[in-house]
Amino acid sequence: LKVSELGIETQYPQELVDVLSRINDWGLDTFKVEELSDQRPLTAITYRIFQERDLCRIYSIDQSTLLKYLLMLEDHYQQVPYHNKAHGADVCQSMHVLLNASALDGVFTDLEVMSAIFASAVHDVDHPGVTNQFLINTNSDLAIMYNDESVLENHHLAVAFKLLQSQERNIFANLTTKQMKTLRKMVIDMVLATDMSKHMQLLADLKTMVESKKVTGNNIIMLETYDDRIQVLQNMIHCADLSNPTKPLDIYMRWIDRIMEEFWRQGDKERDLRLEISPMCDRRVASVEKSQIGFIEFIVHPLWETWADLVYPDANNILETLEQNRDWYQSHIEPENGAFSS
Ligand SMILES: COc1ccc(-c2ccn(CCC(=O)N3C[C@@H](C)O[C@H](C)C3)n2)cc1OC1CCCC1
Ligand SMILES: [Mg+2]
Ligand SMILES: [Zn+2]
Repeated sequence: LKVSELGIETQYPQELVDVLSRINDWGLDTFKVEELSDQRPLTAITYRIFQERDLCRIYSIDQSTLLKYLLMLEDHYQQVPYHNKAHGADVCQSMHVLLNASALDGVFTDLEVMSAIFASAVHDVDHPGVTNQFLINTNSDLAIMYNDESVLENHHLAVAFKLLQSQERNIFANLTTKQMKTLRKMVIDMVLATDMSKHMQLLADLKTMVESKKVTGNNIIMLETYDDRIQVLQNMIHCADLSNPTKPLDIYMRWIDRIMEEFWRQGDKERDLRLEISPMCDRRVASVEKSQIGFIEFIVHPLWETWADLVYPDANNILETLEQNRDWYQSHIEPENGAFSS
C-alpha cells in the first residue's frame, strides 16, 4: 500500500501504512489505526478492505464516492464509549478475516462478500450507547418507531441506506437493479442477526448445519440454498460482533474498559430515572472479571466453538486465544467489593 492510497489525511502516513499492512490478520490493532488515522478508523480500514478485495473495479465504484460515503457513515457513529466508529471498524476488519477462511474458499460470490463487508461497517451506525431494553423501558422514539422489535438494529440499517440516497455518496450506483435488491436483502438479514435476542436461534441452527455439514473433496463447505448461505453470513457477523474476547489480551482489555463505561453510563441514567438498574450496569457493584467469565462461558465460547467446527481447522488459533483469555480471567478474579468478601 502506498501513502497516496490511504484515502484519508494523516500526519503519520507511513506508520498508518505499516499498521494497515496487517489488514488480513486477526488481532490488527484497531486502536492504533484510530490514533494514526486522525480518528478515522472506519474509513481507513473499510477503504483498505475494498482495495484489498478489488471491489471498486469489480462493481465500478468511484473511489471518491466510496470515501465520501465512508466519511459520512463514520460521522454518523456516535461518540459513545463502546458502540462507536472504532467498534464498527473492528467488526468490519474481523469479518474480512473470517471471510478468508480456507474452508470458505470460493464459496461466496463477490456480491455476497461486498454485502458482508458493507453490513459490518454499518452494523452499529448511530448507536446511542444504550440497549434495546433501555429504549423500550423509556418509551423512546426509536422503540415507538420500531414497535420494540430489534429497535437498534432496524435503526442502524435505516441510517446506513438513507446515507446512500445522495448521488455523490451512492457507492452502489453501478449495480444492476437485481444486484442491489440482493445486496439490500442480505445486508438487512445480516445486521438484524446482530441483535443478541437472535443469538440462541442462530447458534442452534449453526449446530444443526455443522452436524449435517457437506464438504467438497478439499474440505470446502457446500451451501446450496440462500437460507444456508445467509445463515453462515449471519453467524459470521455475529461472531465478528462478539470477537473481543478472542483477540490478544491487551486489545480485549481495552474493549472491556469501553463496554463497561457504556454500561455504567446506562446504569447512571437508570438510577436518575428511578428505573431498576440493568445487570452489570451499576458502577458501584461492578464485578468486571466475573461478568466477562460469564459472557465467555455462556455466549462467546459456545458460539466460537461451533464456528470453529464449521470452518475446521481455520479458527483453531482464535478459539485457542479465547480459551487462554478465559483462563487468565479465571485465575485473576478480583476480590469482592467492600471489606468482607463472602
Ligand atoms: C468486551 O465485553 C463485551 C463485548 C461485547 C458484548 C456483546 C454482547 C452482545 N453483543 C452484541 C450486541 C448486543 O446485542 N448487545 C446488547 C446487550 C447484550 O449489550 C451488549 C453490549 C450489546 N455484544 C458484551 C461484552 O461484555 C458483556 C457486557 C458487559 C460484561 C459482559
Ligand atoms: Mg449492534
Ligand atoms: Zn456491534
